[in-house]
Amino acid sequence: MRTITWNTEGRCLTYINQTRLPAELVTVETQSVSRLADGIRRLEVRGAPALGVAGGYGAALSCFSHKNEGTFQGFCHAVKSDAAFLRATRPTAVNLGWGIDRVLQNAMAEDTPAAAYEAALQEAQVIEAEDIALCHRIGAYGASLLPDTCTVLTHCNAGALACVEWGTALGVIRSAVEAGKNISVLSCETRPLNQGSRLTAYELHADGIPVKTIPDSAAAHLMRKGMIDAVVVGADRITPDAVFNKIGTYMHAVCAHHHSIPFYVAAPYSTLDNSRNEADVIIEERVRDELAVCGTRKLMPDGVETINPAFDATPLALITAIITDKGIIRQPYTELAGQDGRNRP
Ligand SMILES: CSC[C@@H](O)[C@@H](O)C(=O)COP(=O)(O)O
Repeated sequence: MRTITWNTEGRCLTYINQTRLPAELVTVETQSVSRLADGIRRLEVRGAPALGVAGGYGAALSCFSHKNEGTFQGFCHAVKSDAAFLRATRPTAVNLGWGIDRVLQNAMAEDTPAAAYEAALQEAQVIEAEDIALCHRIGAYGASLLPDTCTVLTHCNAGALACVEWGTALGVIRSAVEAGKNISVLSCETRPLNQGSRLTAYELHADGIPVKTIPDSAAAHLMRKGMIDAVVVGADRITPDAVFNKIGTYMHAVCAHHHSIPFYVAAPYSTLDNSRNEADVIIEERVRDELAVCGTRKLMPDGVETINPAFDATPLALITAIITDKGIIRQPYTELAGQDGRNRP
């Protein structure tokens, strides 16, 4: 089952509602840009590559909803306004804006709203198909880096659920297993929203790949005990000086460096962004309730504020290699500065 895809019969977008996992596997079907924006904000659909696909389909849905409105100029104006609204839902993951821009560029090259919608939908479907292929390429490159028998630590969810299928970091693990390697995984729970314990553990367990969940704070202890051979994580944005990924990634990189454990980042080329440096990237801040409440239970006294960043930046000096769909990039990472900047206000 694909994490996110186009439902041709229903002429709507369909995606797995990840907030309901692992308790139940349910999908959301929508034709509405504002419903999709709400779903992205709530992390129903999440993970950088899946957000790229969602952005692409969001732009196509916008073209569809405005296709009977006035002039082509008016249509373009309305679609661009939807695009800005969608892009603002999650500022750190570069793929969301990348997917929106790529689809809009195709749509705006047409001269009628109907043709623009067709072009937009077609391009979004190409992005979806490409994502599947590139995850397998990342997997094959990354699998070659892992020893025949090893325990891999991963953080957050960079799996099939963060992409269309297969995954980036978990794609590396899946490809290594497929190649006959004996891999077991330690999945950090990834507080506060538990993408690791809810999603990574769910995916790997379903595939029969040995996985144990650990508290985020246990990683350093287990590295010191020699229980972790490599770390593989995904990325939300890679600038010429840093890798942005789920909060907690930086602390694992520091610990891995201290213990001489290889630290790999797996991500598509579309996550590379040389249009800005670390200091210019907005780190998404999540709401207090995500830390302070669990269901109906209070986890903090009223009146205490939180600092709840969703991502952190890991300097490239701490990263052994970046595994992309075009090959493996290593120190001194000069290719990152050369990548065409594709971003985005
Ligand atoms: C292949 S997904 C890479 C990243 O997007 C992933 O590691 C991550 O940090 C996701 O954060 P999320 O807040 O769940 O969207």
